[in-house]
Amino acid sequence: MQQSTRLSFWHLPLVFYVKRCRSGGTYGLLWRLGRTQFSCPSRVLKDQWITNLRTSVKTHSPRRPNRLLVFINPFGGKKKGRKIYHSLVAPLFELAGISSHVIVTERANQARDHLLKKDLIGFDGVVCVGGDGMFSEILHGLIGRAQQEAGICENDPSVTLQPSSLHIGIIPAGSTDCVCYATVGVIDPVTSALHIVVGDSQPLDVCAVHQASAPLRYSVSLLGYGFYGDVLAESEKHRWMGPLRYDFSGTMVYLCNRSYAGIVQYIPADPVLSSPRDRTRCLSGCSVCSRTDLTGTSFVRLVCLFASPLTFPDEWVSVEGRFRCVSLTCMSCACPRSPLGLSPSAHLADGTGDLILVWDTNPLGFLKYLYRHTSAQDQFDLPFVEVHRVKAVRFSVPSSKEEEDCEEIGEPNKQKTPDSFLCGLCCSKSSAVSVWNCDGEILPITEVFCRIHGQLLHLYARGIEDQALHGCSVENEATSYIN
Ligand SMILES: Nc1ncnc2c1ncn2[C@@H]1O[C@H](COP(=O)(O)OP(=O)(O)OP(=O)(O)O)[C@@H](O)[C@H]1O
Ligand SMILES: CCCCCCCCCCCCC/C=C/[C@@H](O)[C@H](CO)NC(=O)CCCCC
Ligand SMILES: [Ca+2]
Repeated sequence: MQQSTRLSFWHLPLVFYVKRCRSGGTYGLLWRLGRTQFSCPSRVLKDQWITNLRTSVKTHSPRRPNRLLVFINPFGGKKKGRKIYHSLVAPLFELAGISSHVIVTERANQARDHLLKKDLIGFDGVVCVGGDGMFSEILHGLIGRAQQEAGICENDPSVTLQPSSLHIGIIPAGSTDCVCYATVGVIDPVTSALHIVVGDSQPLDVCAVHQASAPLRYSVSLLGYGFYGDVLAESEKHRWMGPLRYDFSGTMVYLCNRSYAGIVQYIPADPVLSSPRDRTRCLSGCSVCSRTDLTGTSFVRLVCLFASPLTFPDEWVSVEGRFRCVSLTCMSCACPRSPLGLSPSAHLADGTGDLILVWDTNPLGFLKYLYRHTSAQDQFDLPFVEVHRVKAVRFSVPSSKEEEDCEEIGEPNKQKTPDSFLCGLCCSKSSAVSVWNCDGEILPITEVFCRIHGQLLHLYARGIEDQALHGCSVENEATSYIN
């Protein structure tokens, strides 16, 4: 950090650092700003200390940002984004000598459009103050920009996408804040701000979702069809409830007791490297993620990823039936609602995603599955649940079902609108197809082709810290702000 001009007691230099404190959960540590005042016998010695400390900070954290572009969504979560940034985050950036250009958004997609079109020279990173939806805007802007600059056609599922050179910092101010929780382990603006200040770096896998008749989308947390698609579609009607809208809509959709026909095809990842049921957790310094070979995709394998499953039947596994939900996630998807997440052993940066197939079952069975997300009980240890670690997924609906649905709504080939989802309770019609929930955004289509791109993004984070390794109040991360 930089030298202050506020205090001038040259013989009493003040050093700021990060101290860790236990959070309420099993994993994840809160970071707080600590300070220590030294007394120094001479100005010369004090100057030596400061020079040495600054050099060592620069050497050990070369990615500390100097200039950041900050986007605040004033309407995310409980609408406290502005307050959170100005009262908790801005003072820390100032103390660290980080200059920031702040944009409070006035419309959806403003941040995405800015990142796609405006001059970004001089910025080391982008800070997102909001929830998963706001983060999604920023990731679309930055990935799109990186492909534009590299002359890459991002719609082509066979190309290797270029990672963005800008890091993203997330200050949680949304409703679910899944990306923050799954990469830091706590929802705490001060902790996240300090990870930005020290210039932490956490790579992140990104799933590219290709659709035949709609633009390419990216997902890092949940790409879900069936239950999670319906919950999102229903929750959009109740945005005024704030974060509670998900609990309300979750209950309503559960009571509707829906299942959907689908064909799921996937390419399994190498089972020797890891498994979604190996009961490990991706924690800070994860050895599975650090072994990830991003260059090793062979030509044949790449061809298989975008060729029809019929062309390479050995690579693709295909299943068909009725599902309560089909979920694909590149990370655990841990969040306050589900502290271990949808797939507790998923890895943030191993180049794979976890595909969770929940086959149709009775209402009590499905409730058991959902309930297990809130505890440490294994949600995959149920006869109607399967999980696979995958590189690519295709989903389609048996053609008879799509036709049936179009007949029901009376307009040939028209996609379903979210309003027609609830059956029984709110409307009399049942729908043969659901929608996709792509990181909190509705994709009103059924057929998708998904490919996981390993480590396409970098966050100012370091993964979830293990409390057992760090203990409580370990005061060991010098942020080094010196007077
Ligand atoms: N000024 C704005 N007015 C309206 N919508 C906005 C504005 N700025 C951003 N948005 C949109 O609001 C949506 C939701 O925002 P955000 O993700 O911050 O909150 P949330 O939905 O409450 O939280 P979560 O995504 O964690 O559930 C985003 O998709 C974003 O595109
Ligand atoms: C009987 C108890 C039942 C409890 C059920 C708990 C199940 C919780 C699983 C939560 C998984 C969240 C995955 C993250 C998804 C985000 O990209 C997205 C945008 O923020 N949030 C939702 O779609 C919000 C999804 C909300 C679903 C309820
Ligand atoms: Ca992954």
